[in-house]
Amino acid sequence: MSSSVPAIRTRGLTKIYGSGEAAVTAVSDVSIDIAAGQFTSVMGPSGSGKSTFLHCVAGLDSITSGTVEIAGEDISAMSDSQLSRFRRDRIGFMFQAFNLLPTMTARQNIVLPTKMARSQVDDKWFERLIATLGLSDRLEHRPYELSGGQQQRVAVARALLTRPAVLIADEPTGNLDSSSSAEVLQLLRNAVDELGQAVLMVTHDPDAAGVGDRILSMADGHIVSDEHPSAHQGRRVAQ
Ligand SMILES: Nc1ncnc2c1ncn2[C@@H]1O[C@H](COP(=O)(O)OP(=O)(O)OP(=O)(O)O)[C@@H](O)[C@H]1O
Repeated sequence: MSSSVPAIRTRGLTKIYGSGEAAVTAVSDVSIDIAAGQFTSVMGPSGSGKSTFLHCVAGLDSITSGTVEIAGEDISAMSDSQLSRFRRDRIGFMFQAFNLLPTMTARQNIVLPTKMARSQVDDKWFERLIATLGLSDRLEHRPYELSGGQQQRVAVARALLTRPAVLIADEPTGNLDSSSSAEVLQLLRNAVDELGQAVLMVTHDPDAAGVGDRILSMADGHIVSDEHPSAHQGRRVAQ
């Protein structure tokens, strides 16, 4: 992908749930570019449209009007089957719950979505990812034998295995203690810095948001501020 093509580009992105008097405009006319290699946090009060924005960008929710491009491809114009293939190959997801299968090892959990899609696992990439995430000596463990932070690392590895252009993270540290949270944030930071993904993360935690290169604040479906704090030039997460 050329670096001049943004990882995420929205134009006039609008999502209205329901109709008539019951209509709720959850996201209203959002136009934004997010570069590859940029870590963007999204904050805002409950109900301001953060999750809806994330879901629209990820192609998980249909949009009412506007466009969404991921790595130069207009996902709003894709058919359902094109979109599900594109999502599988180009977009990684991380949620608050790790969603690991308890009877499978870390390795099996990481490769499962790729195997289910009958795609080939890129062994070199797998090794690099595992080394970057510090999971090399935990691959044969099952989730219950791993700490919360390690389980979340497995979820990060699973999300990045297809080399998605974009990693979407909805409150990925919401269930973690502060040291595991810092660990996960550092991993996301590494993914951006070393592996070149764009991360779009919703969080309620200002410290977590501060790990980003950019902080978008939403209110009533609009992006009301777009900050590029200079404080994280060091790019380390406080432990
Ligand atoms: N499926 C739905 N049907 C109708 N309205 C919805 C639906 N999902 C969300 N909404 C409404 O859209 C608005 C934005 O919701 P959204 O979940 O995106 O907010 P949020 O900022 O992520 O909130 P929180 O921080 O509480 O998770 C809210 O008013 C919500 O009630």
